[in-house]
Amino acid sequence: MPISEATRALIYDRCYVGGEWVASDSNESFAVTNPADGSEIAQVPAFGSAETERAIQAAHDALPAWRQKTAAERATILKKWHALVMEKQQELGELMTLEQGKPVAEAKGEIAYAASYIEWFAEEARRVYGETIPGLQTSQRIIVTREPVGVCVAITPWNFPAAMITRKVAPALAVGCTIVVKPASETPLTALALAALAAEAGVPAGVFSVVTGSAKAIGKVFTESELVRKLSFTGSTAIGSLLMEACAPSVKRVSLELGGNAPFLVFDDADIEAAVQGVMDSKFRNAGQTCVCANRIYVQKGVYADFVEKLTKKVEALKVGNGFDEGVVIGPLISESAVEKVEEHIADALAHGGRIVCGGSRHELGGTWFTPTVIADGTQKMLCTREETFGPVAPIIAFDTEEQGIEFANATEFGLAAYFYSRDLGRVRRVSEGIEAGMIGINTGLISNATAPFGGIKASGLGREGARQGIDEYSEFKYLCIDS
Ligand SMILES: NC(=O)C1=CN([C@@H]2O[C@H](COP(=O)(O)OP(=O)(O)OC[C@H]3O[C@@H](n4cnc5c(N)ncnc54)[C@H](OP(=O)(O)O)[C@@H]3O)[C@@H](O)[C@H]2O)C=CC1
Ligand SMILES: O=C(O)[C@H](O)CS(=O)(=O)O
Repeated sequence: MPISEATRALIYDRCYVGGEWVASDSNESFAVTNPADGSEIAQVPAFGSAETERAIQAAHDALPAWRQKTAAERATILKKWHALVMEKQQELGELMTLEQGKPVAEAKGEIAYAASYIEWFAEEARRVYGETIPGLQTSQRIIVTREPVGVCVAITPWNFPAAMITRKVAPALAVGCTIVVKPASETPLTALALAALAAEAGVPAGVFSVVTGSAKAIGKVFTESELVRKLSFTGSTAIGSLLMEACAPSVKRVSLELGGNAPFLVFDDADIEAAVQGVMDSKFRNAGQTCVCANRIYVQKGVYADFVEKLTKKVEALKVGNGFDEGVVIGPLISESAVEKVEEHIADALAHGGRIVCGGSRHELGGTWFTPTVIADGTQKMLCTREETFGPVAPIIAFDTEEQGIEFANATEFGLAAYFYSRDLGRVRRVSEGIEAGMIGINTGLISNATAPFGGIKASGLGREGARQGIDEYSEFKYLCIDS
């Protein structure tokens, strides 16, 4: 796929460590490929333990000077980074489409979303407030200050190659931490480009480094290094749990944004057209490869047939193709194994009473394209009610009463996002209080933004990203008891 020279200029085939672009010690590298056609975009270094140790050492060495800067100085640099990212929105969007597959328009949208975290935390940097508490004696004063956690590390997934980076790096830098990031091996180029723009914005050497290579080797150093005080991870629950366990011996702080299995309930008093649009917005974003997408759709019996008919019409109209082609909204899935998981979920759904209304198979384009699918007559026995599909499949299950809808929604180990449509105020109160999730969309399918605390409960993770809470993940309270 021909890309502009400006986009090509953002492709880095080295890791960014301590302010330098470096190869691996062995000079070994691995390919980053385009999911649309398997073509190689670039090679990036295959770092191991030694290189990773050096990146952490660089972060440790850079910490004193960075934390000594004033909040205003750090905010100024973050604002410059935000401006540079938005100036390169088109090029960064094209780079993301190349390595992740999502349509350029959607990729550019993610760049703006990613940049909004930088802007948000540039502002929050100047509002990391402490407090004073009345002392217990007249000569005593109690002061609570807030300090940066220290050297941080982050491991991020392939589905949002920009936003998952800035959602961690921006708050870390804002409060005075330094950070080393390992992006997913499928999509490292966006992270490397963001690091280059951060350097151009004035982020000093060692404050923000990006390493690529063996997840196991890098992860081992990240979790065992005594210099590292915090790990932030976004990805599957299985890996997040492993990393949390590995951090335990050195008592590191952890933030975990893990898997989801979002229920999407449509009650009989809902605006059906709006609910259909809400499913389209949530389910088919990034071809269903998001942790907050509607994974199972529950529709109250009285409106079930009408909802299935209306949703099917919109799903059949979705344009599938190469992310660089005009009007395409569904790009290729990230890998062959991702397609196989979708096929497994569809076969299981059919084996448990489901009926294909549209789609149901690989797209005629071949490769990892999958036809957007609606499954009706679903049941709670289906695998997709327990495991995230991570593909463009909308299974629809009928439910009877409000209580049954809440029961179905909560029948999962996960608790990241949930959605429901209702215009009855009492029902909105009861259902929003009854559903076990960290985030709930009420009459909307789109809930992700930098101003709100993003995160889950149960097996979906620990901590919050974005909002005021996002700073808390990278800061420590210090209690001063002064007697004079
Ligand atoms: N809650 C949230 O905000 C989000 C949750 N997710 C969840 O993540 C999953 C999809 O993303 P996916 O990338 O496949 O998830 P993975 O958990 O497989 O990978 C995520 C990251 O972890 C790294 N990794 C994998 N194994 C190890 C290991 N043993 N030690 C250290 N790092 C490791 C990967 O590196 P490498 O690429 O080199 O293998 C990648 O950078 C889904 O379950 C999705 O729901 C995804 C995004 C957001
Ligand atoms: O990786 C994901 O799925 C993201 O966290 C979802 S969002 O923040 O882009 O909505």
